[in-house]
Amino acid sequence: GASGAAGNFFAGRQLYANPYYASEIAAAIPSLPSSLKAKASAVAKIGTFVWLDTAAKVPTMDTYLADIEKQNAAGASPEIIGGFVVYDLPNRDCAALASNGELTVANDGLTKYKAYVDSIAAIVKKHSKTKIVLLVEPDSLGNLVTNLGVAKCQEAHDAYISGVEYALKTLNFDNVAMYIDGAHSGWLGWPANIGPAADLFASVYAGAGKPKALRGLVTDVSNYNGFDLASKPVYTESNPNYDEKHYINALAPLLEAQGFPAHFIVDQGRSGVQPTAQLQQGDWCNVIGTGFGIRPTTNTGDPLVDAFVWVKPGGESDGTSDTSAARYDAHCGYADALKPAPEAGKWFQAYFEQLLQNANPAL
Ligand SMILES: O=[N+]([O-])c1ccc(O[C@@H]2O[C@H](CO)[C@@H](O[C@@H]3O[C@H](CO)[C@@H](O[C@@H]4O[C@H](CO)[C@@H](O)[C@H](O)[C@H]4O)[C@H](O)[C@H]3O)[C@H](O)[C@H]2O)cc1
Ligand SMILES: [Mg+2]
Repeated sequence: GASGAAGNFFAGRQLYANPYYASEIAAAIPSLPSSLKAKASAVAKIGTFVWLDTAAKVPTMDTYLADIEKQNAAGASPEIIGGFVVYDLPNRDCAALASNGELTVANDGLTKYKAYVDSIAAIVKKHSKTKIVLLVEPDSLGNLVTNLGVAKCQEAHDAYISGVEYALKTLNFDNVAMYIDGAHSGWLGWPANIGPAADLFASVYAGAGKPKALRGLVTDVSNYNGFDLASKPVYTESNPNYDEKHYINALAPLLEAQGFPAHFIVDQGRSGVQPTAQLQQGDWCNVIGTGFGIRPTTNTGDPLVDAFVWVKPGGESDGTSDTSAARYDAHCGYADALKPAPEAGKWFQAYFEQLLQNANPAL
């Protein structure tokens, strides 16, 4: 199974370069300074994950998988695999405002969510010969560990658990490797949080029937943390798990002890500049001074870590800075948040230029 013998889908393969993201970049290039144009073209060729953040986007998965099959049949080498983010839980992003989604618990969201998952399963079944990596619900379980004091998270508790377990059971195919969201070192890595986090992850793994397609966890999605830092950033305060390597190596044994032999992948898409310019570890919105990070690779130097990946598409906003907007979250108004910023997911040209300029390794 993917958590054992099936192993690391990324080994000897390449992740599909998301055409949606490539089209956003193509549209951005004309207004870039000439010094950044070639760098932008290089980014468009890098494999990144496609975010299925509305039910209406699910059909694009069928198109992309057909394109992957066409390229593989034509002899693509290494073999191309698809990468998608399952991201449509009711009361999504419950502790923040910026990335709230189309479904709510109050409006029969769990039923609608299951239909969304079923539509993904139908497409996966249709493409049984193509290897597919699915990242399941960023910011969901993490919020159940630290934010049950937030009304929308409290209300979402059962739906998040049922929804994630349903997704894990329903998407448990031989050609799939799933990673559930493990938040990041600055969130669940805190000693007070890591134990409860391990308990929750292990309980969901068991609750979903220990699906063989569940390979482990993805960490640092839409965040900026380094993997293996030479020194401890000031903003990590007293957290001994001050980078993703520390977090993963502290979490893995706790999961193993509860019967969940997890492997990990780590988002490094916006982690090129370390330490970051974050004023506080919890600052997550459009952080200034960041750069594209380590290019996707399986050369991680850690047997627990299958790959470094780019999950959050660099250049898409984390949230609007318009204080009058319905989804305005104060984090996007902080001094370390680049402004003016468009709504979450919308193209943020100045941010894209920042990431290109500060990329490390250089583009
Ligand atoms: O030493 N002590 O005494 C002590 C006491 C208390 C401590 O408390 C810890 O402080 C941490 C740091 O603030 C908190 O971590 C933050 O939690 C936020 C959610 O609440 C996360 O926000 C999400 O970020 C996502 C992108 O990553 C966005 O996509 C998403 O929209 C957005 O909602 C931040 O990343 C994450 O850094 C912990 O919860 C908290 O338990 C810690 C130490
Ligand atoms: Mg977000």
